[in-house]
Amino acid sequence: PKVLQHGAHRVGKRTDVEMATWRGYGMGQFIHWGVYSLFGGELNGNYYNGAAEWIRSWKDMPNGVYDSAYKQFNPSSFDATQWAKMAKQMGVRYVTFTTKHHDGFCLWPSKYTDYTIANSPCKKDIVKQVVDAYTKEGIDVYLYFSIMDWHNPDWRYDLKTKEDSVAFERFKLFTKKQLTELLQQYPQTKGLWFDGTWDNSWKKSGAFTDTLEQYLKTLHPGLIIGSRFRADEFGNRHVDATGVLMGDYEQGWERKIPKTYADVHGNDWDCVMTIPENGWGYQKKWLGHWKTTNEILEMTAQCVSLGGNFVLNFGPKPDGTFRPEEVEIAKEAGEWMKINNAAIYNCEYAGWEKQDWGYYTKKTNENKVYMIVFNVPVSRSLKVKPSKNTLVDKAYLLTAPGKTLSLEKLDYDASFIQLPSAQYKQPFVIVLETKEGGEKSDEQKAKT
Ligand SMILES: COc1ccc([C@H]2[C@H](O)[C@H](O)[C@H](C)N2C)cc1
Repeated sequence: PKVLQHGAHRVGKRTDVEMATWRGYGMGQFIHWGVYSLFGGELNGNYYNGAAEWIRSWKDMPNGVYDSAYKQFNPSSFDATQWAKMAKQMGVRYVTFTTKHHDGFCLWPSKYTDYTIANSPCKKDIVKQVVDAYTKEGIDVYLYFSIMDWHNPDWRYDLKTKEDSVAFERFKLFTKKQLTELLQQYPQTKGLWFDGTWDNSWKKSGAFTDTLEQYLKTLHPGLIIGSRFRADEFGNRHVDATGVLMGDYEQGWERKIPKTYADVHGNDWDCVMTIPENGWGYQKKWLGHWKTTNEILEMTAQCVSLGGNFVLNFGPKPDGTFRPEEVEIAKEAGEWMKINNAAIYNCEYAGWEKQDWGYYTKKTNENKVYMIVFNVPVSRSLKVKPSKNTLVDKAYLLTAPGKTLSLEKLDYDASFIQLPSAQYKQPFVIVLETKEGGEKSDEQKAKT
């Protein structure tokens, strides 16, 4: 069989320190901000019923109106340090920030187009201010970049004619130059979050995406790029023709979380999530259900318990401030993370049988398993069934390490942890100190 030339060049997880850091983040922030924020999903009193950052594509939006709107982009209250401090207080350890969304407007003064912040009333290098402020707070920065660029006349959805291909060659060079610019101007960047790569033009450029990814990683060693970037020479995205993930982590979990560990196929992954049901840029009206802090904490626990990270999106207003609901969620989530982050940071899939009370996470390189409890049973007895060859040595509330909880042995490999009678109004964490023992797992038996 032919060898795939432009498929994945690595099978399995990256094993370098940059990726180990990424793997341990636990919780991240996404920020979508740009010209679309000016509209907030609304025009002349009518509301666009799609994601607000897509409003340029609305049939009721005259192109001229959108494309001249950047002349009103003047965020008087923008303060990247305030953003970074809010993120720090929330407990996020990485942020992904939109440098250029599908509309093509650049939040940095790119040399390769006039459609940038430099030609708006704002004039500030927004990307630089965000990168510097978050890095100063100790939060790693990743840059979101949309390949699809509705403003660039050389963008093509498909390559049908010679003219299409000639234009798209110019577009690919433009893309390479902008990405080079971003990595050279903002070297603190740890990775690139690509979007807008689903069209045929990109799927027909598999060899180019391979060469470009290798170029970017040479330019910026350690750079982390997810599976939304590449296409192989057959137009496959995310997973190549031989079934191997192309990218440093699975980047497909958008507003959805894997049900079981099997669903992640042994890859690194993160889930990006909106607070409203959909919509990433600022929306004047949040349609439908808005997630509560407890829902967001449960999604975070769920992601970390399955070996991934949870990334929550914020859509700043045109003036550069956040809507009150977002500020409140960041504050409440941060209060919980301040007490319980041991169960989230640098944790991984524990491999224990899931129970109804909540989620297990396991501290990487430590004999500690955490129970993040969301559902206290009326019996107050929490069932625990360690993985094979693992015993629970001691159990205690993370917030009361001196008070060992009673473990009542059930059948051969399960126990009940009896909770003290109390009102449990918040999710809480129980620490299980583990040791080897009990029945040997099949592989352990094989070794002896
Ligand atoms: C075609 O359906 C889409 C395409 C792109 C998106 C974009 C959103 O605008 C946002 O940037 C999200 C991270 N991305 C996947 C969402 C749904």
